[in-house]
Order: sequence, then C-alpha cells, then structure tokens
Amino acid sequence: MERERELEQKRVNEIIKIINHKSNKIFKHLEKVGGDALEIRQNFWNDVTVNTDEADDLAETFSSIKQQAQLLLERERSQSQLDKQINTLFRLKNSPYFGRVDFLENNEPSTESIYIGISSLMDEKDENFLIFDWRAPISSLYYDYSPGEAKYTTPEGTIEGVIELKRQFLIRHSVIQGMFDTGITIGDEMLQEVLGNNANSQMKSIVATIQKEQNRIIRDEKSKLLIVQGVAGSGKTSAALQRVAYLLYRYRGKITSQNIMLFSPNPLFNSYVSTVLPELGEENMQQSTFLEFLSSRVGARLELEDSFMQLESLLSSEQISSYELRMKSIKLKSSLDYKNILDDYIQKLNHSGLQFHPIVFKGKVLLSAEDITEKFYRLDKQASIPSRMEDLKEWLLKEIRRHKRAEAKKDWVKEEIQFLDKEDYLESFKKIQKKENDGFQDFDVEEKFLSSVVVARYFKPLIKKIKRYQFINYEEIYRNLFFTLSGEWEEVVGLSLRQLEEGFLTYEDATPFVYLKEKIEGSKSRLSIKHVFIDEAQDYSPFQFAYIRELFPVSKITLLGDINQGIYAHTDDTSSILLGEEVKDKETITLTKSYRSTRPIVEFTKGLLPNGEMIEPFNRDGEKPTLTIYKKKESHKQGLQSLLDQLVEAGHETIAVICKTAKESATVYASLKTGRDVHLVEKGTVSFEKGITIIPAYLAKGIEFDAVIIHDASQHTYFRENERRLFYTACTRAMHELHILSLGEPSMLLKNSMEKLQAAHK
Ligand SMILES: Nc1ncnc2c1ncn2[C@@H]1O[C@H](COP(=O)(O)OP(=O)(O)OP(=O)(O)O)[C@@H](O)[C@H]1O
Repeated sequence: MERERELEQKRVNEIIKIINHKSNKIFKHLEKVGGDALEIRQNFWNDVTVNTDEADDLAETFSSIKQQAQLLLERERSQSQLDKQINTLFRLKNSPYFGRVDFLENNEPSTESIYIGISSLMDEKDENFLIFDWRAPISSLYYDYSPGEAKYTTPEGTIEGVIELKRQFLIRHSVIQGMFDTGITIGDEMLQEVLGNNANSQMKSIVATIQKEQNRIIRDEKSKLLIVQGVAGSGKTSAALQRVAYLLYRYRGKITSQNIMLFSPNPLFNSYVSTVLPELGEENMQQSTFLEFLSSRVGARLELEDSFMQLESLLSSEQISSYELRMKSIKLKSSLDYKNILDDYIQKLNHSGLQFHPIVFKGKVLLSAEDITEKFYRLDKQASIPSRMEDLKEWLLKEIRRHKRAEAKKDWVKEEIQFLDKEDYLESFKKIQKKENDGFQDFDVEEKFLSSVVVARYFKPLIKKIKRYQFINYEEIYRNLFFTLSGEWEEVVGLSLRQLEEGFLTYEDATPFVYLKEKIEGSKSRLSIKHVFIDEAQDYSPFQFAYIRELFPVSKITLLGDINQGIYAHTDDTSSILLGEEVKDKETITLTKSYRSTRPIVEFTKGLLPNGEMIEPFNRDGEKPTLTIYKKKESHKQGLQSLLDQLVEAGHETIAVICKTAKESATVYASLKTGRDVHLVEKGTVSFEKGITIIPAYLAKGIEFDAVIIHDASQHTYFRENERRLFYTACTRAMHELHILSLGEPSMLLKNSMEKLQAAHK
C-alpha cells in the first residue's frame, strides 16, 4: 500500500502542475479581459457618437451606446466566468479528488481509472478527463456500488461493467492524508473520520461520502413530488443541498440558482446552510422561511402572530381549557377540510359578500362601501373575481381622478398654494414656461397648474392605496367566513372572532387569510421557479402545502422531513404531508440511518419514540448520555456551570444549552452571561457562533452541536405527551455528547429510555 500511496501522490503532484499551468493561463487571459473591460468603461462616452439633433442621429446614438454596453457586458461576463474557473482550480488544488473507481466496461479492452472530485478537470489538450465532476453520470458508480458488477445510466443509455477497485482519498493542501480501499459501498473509515470531527457553525458538504440512498435523492430527475422521510441526522438537509448542486449541473444553461427555491425553518438555518453550495462552486438558491413569505402578503392592518409566538404560547400555556380550544382551532385551520370550506365561501363571493372600505378624502366619503359593492356586482358575472377586481380598480381610479379635478377648484386648494415651497413654485414655473413656449405668463394658467400640484399631492396616497387593492376589506371578508361555521365549531368561531377583533391574525389563520386574499386579487404564479425544496416539511400543514403547490404550478417539489420531529400543534401522524396522500407522480425515499450522533446517543434518542426501532445508528463510539437529577435550584445552576467547564475543557467547539421555550432560554442566559461568553439565540437571530449557545428547542431545528445540554428535562417542564417530538428534536442535535439535567422528577417522556442513560442524583 505504501508503494501505491507514493504512486497516487505522484499523480496528485502531476495534477497540481497542470492546475498551476491552467491557472496561469487563465490569469493572463483575465488580465487582458479585465484590462479591456476597464478600457471600455473608461472610454465609454468617447467611443459613442452622441448626436441628438435629428431623429436619425438619435437612433444612431442609441445603437452606438447599445453596442458599447453590449461589448462591456460580454467582457464582464467572461471576466466573471474566468473568475469562477480560477476559484474552482483553487479549490481543486487543495483537494483535487476524493475517490477513484477502476471500471472495466463490458466489451472494452482495458480498465479505466476514474478520479472523482468537486469539479471536472481536463488534460492540457482538453481531450481526456483527469478528474470527473461528482455529478457526472459515471461518478454514480462510486456512490452506488462496491467492487464487482456495476452500471450507470447516461442520457444515451445504461453502461455496464465491473468495478475492479474502489479507493477513497483524504487530500488536504495537495497532500494525501489518508487513503482507503473499500469493500462496502462507501468505506466506514472515511465516514468515521468525517463524522468524528467537531461540529461547525456552518454546514459542510458531504460529496466525498454520499450514501447510496442519499444519492437516489440527489439524482432523482423524474418525480414531480419527491418525499424524503428521514430520521434525525440521516442527511436530509445535506442531500437536499447536494441535490440543488446536482440540478444546477445537470441542467446547466436551463436552470440557474434563481429557478430554485428552498423553504427553511428559521433565519438561523438559512445562514447555517449558506456555505455548502459556494463550497461546491455553485450559487445559493433562493431561500425564505414560510413565515417571511406569508408576512409579506398579510398586509399592515393586522398584526401577524409568527409561528414561534404560536409555539411559545402553547408551550407555556398552563390553562387546560384555553390550550385545548386553541389546539382545536389550529387543527381545523390546518386541514384540507378548512380549505374546502374556504373554497366554497370564495365561490359564493362571486355573487355576494365581498366587503370594501369606503374611499374617503379629507374626512369626506367620495365613494361609499355600498357604491363600490354595487359597482362590483354589476360587472360581468362570467368574469373571475380577480378580473372583475381589476376592472373595479380601474373604475375607482377614474372616479378618483374626476374627484381630483373637481377638488382642484375648491378654496382650500387656493389657500394651500400660498404654502407651497419656493422650490415647488420654481419647478411649476419652469413647467408652465415649457408648455407655453412663447413665455407668455397668464395668472390663471399658473394658478390652475399650482392647484393641480397641490391636489395631486393630497390624492397621491389614496391613489397608491387603490392601486394596491387596499380598498378591499379583507378583515371583514375573512371574519364573515366564521359566520358560515356552526355546530361543533361554535367555540372556535368565538375565539377566532375575538382574535380578529383585537386586530390579531394568528399563525393558523395566516395561510387561509393569504390564500383568500390571493383568490380575490389574483396571485402571481411563480412560473420561473422550477424546483421547490421544503426542509422540515413535517412542520407544514396540509393547507399550507396545498397553497404552496398552487403557488408554484410548474415546479417539481422535494419534501424533506421527519414525522418524529413535528413540533407544531398542527403536526400529526395521520395527515402529515410527508405521507403524500392525494398526490400523484410521487416517489418516497426513507432514510433510517442516523449519521449525526454517536451510537450511544442514537440508542437513547430512538428509545424516546414509540416507533423508534427502525432507526439505525451509524457505528461511532462515544459515552452514554447522562441524566443528572437535582433537588435544589442552586445545585442545578452549579451543575450546569461545572458541566460547561468540563465540555469546554474537553475541546468541544460548539456547545448548546437547549431549553424548551424562549422564556426559559432568556432566564438561563441571564444567569450565565456574567462570567462567561455565551450567546443567546432568539427567533430573529441570523447566525450562530462557536462557543456556548443558549437556544430554545424549536430554533435548534436542523442544526447540530458537538455537545448538547438539555437544561431542564423535568416533569414540571415537559409534562405533555405531545411535547415528545420537541424533546426528541432537542436531544438529536448532539453529535458527540448529550447531557440531560432535571430539576426535580424527570419527565415521563424519559420513562422508557432510562437504561440508556447514566443517571445520577445531586
Ligand atoms: N453521507 C454523509 N457523509 C458525511 N456526513 C454525513 C452524511 N450524511 C449525513 N452526514 C452528516 O450527518 C449530520 C446530519 O445531517 P443533516 O443535518 O443533513 O441531517 P438531517 O436529516 O437534515 O437532520 P435533522 O432532521 O435531524 O435536522 C451532518 O453533520 C452531516 O454532515
């Protein structure tokens, strides 16, 4: 093997030489293109002929400018492309490849060695591949097979043969640090090595060790809806990001990062994953939380409760009756049944029931709500609501302009003219002069003109509102929906009306409200989005998912989630969107192996779930998780302090103290912040740093830490059965160490997993 390693290092050295040579060539080229672009920019106006005297000349000038701009654009484009190539070569130089397969294709005389890296590299003559991109069809061999018979699919067909050797490399700074020949699909050694490392405040790419099942997710091209149900730490997010990179490669020229959209659970997660694609030489896709998406559409009249406030209010609710009522309301409003109710209601709005705000100017009603309603329902009944709404808007604008002209003659306007600024005067004066070429000054003309300036200024906000459809009284329309519900929903109706009365739109009402709004105003379908990814998909209600599907009608959708990590009140096993019911053309892939945590941690966390048997730990050693039960507050506090000291001492770089709520987190932060460098994560936090982080469980979604401390797993804190998933989510954030503290009796959620813990009383 030593001899082999020398030979491989020799090859690496040769590759590095080629990379250096190629880089130098590009640098020279870059200098030239950069110089050209600079020159074009500097001489831009010298090189265009500016002549505006005659129409013909103007056209010529215009085309001359256009030509110069085009030239500049082309140069700049090739400059950015060269920049990209340099970046890729730079990355390849550090680690040119991570895998090799020797493949003897059927009916071919000789075996070919295929080296696989994050990008492809051709030899000097551009004839042969020295490195294949990990996304090339042939690279599948590496991920899908062990030595022996194997095949891969290309656009031209399937190619079969035999893998004679499979080798993995760990190359850093152009030096082979490790080299393994593997029998099983992807060698455990390599994975052991990667997973044993410290967690980072940013996610890493997994290209070197993608597992077969994950590869299926990454390369799926057929499914309209791809559903990934994967246990905690099974690599769903990782697979999703590599899939984005794959799609960008596979459909280069057809799809760009702008055509891909990822819905993520919170702003912190956005930044956590943001380095993976650039590391692979690709741009990040569009990314948003569903909440951001909703709140930009709700409008300013109602105060929107965000998803975290909803959770926080339920998690800290101690009154059983109000908790249950709220839960009932959430369940209803998350369901497809509710969407059907809303659809029926919208159908009826075609004939009656739409509500409008009167158009008021300076306290005077110009058009009453009744006038507007009457006008609307007199419009063509065959037309859809949005198209009639558009006509109504035009009519309103016309009416308003009429009022504007009438208003201009009124006395108050004449008075206002006196208060116009000097600049306004001058401006108007110039305009009039331009109009009346001969420079003739007429007092009437001037006054008329100035009046129109004054009136226009007053009417502007009103016109803007009309253009934005703010004359539609959505609050009232949505409120009236509740009068169509009765019987078993009586209490929910009461609650909903009270909330709306207070000007408050709950999170469970937000999607139905925005959906209703779009059905009335019409929605802009996002046709440019070709792929939508929804991470933590278990947290979306059937209603929300149905809405997303309508918004992106031409898009393929990838859902990634874990039913066992559903933390919202509307999440339940029977209606989870991960079951993919009601949907055709779907493919479901299940991941059961957990890579994040050590075996003892996974053995413990799987025991927290009623259906945890299928979870398979990746075989990585570690200590059993601990449970320490404290009798007194003070010793709990001290216990936490000394545990933190211990973990820092052990060299863990990211340590999280996970609490149940934001409230609990704030208290812990307050008690820890003096004397220690700690960071508190709140719902708006956009990034987290290495060190000690205090975080509510629901914000730790999707993220991982070297060591996790559950701040208080007592029965007093986790007392509801439906908090099991939240607790499971919190515990599964740990990579290497998990410590559970409990002030008083431990939660019944731990009952079945006690023997997997090292317990102590203090
Ligand atoms: N094939 C792999 N090679 C190397 N590391 C992997 C692989 N698959 C997963 N991992 C690692 O396992 C950890 C968990 O991955 P990831 O966050 O993608 O899982 P997840 O299924 O989204 O987790 P969760 O649902 O718990 O948030 C990460 O550290 C990731 O790098």
